[in-house]
Amino acid sequence: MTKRAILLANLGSPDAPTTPAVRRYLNQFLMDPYVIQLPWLLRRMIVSLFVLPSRPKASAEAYQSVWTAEGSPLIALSEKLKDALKTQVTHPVEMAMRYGNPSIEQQLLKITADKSIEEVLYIPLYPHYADSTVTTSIEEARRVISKHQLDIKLRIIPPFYDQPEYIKALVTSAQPYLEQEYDHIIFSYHGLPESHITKLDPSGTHCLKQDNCCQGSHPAHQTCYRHQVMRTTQCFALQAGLATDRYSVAFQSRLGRAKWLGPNTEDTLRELAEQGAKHVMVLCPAFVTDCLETLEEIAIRGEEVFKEAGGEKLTLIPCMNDHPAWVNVLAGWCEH
Ligand SMILES: C=CC1=C(C)c2cc3[nH]c(cc4nc(cc5[nH]c(cc1n2)c(C)c5CCC(=O)O)C(CCC(=O)O)=C4C)c(C)c3C=C
Ligand SMILES: [Fe+2]
Ligand SMILES: [Fe+2]
Repeated sequence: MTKRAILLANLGSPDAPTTPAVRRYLNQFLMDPYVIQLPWLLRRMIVSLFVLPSRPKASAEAYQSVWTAEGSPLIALSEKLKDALKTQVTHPVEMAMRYGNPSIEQQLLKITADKSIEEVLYIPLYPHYADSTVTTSIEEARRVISKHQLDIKLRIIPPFYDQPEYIKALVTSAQPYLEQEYDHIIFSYHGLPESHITKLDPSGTHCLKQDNCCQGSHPAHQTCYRHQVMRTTQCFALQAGLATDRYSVAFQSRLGRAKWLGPNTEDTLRELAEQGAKHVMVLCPAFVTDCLETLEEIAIRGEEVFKEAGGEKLTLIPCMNDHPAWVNVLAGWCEH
């Protein structure tokens, strides 16, 4: 039997919630050509002139507001997920981050120090396809394998946005919240520049060319982040029995001046409050692990926006983190 190891991969955080550490992290992250998809010189100028002078300080303050005794929430919770998975599978399990530490390089070298390992099952922890998350994680693993001539087969778990077991785990982990009284649920997904989607459309004539392009089936949907988040929402709503007028989709974490997917989560929160919603719940299915974008952007800043506009209560439905239902799904993938 093939000797297998498991590598979970997520996005990554700065090493500390300080301005210099966040500057290093943002520089690595935003100089990735899969994230800011411009020629190197233009990317270097934008990052150096418009991002690095002011964003590290503001982001460091945001990180400080959610930092834990174990460090960044994203990393601490990913560690917990890895530890929980270890108890459910017979293979070695490691966890890596695309930016910062522990790096994909460090963890692949650690895994392959055991010369009996023949295959790495690589699980990018993103339900939906995006070059800025999935592709860059895969390319980084391939770069490391080629650089060190590692004698392993890389088997990759693709985006799992509509896999019934993933949807079931997501509904199960959200269930205690769905039983509360609420006015509306926002499915808030990390945003993307629209150009990242249209660029991947093989027909060149489908994606974002009309409002309902993401419904039904089309070859472009294999790499269409917007289609995939809509499908997750639809599958979740069906499984949880949500009425169509009790939920909507919005996109958070916009950066820069390009046109990003909409509607924007903050605008949606404001509008809901103005229409009289008192208790809004926010579920963030693009993240399987709570992080800055859920704990700070939604639970802190989003709540402020909602309350200022007349809302009373915003509840962040936690990500799946190390929920046993999610750990079981991962364990099932690991044993196949
Ligand atoms: C869930 C999938 C994600 C996609 C798609 C994504 C695209 C994307 N992100 C940025 C810029 C930033 N994102 C930041 C934080 C961040 N992003 C994701 C996930 C996705 N990003 C996560 C999980 C996190 C949290 C990291 C943590 O430490 O908790 C940040 C850093 C924080 C900040 O300064 O706001 C930036 C910047 C772009 C430009 C992009 C697509 C082009
Ligand atoms: Fe992001
Ligand atoms: Fe689409």
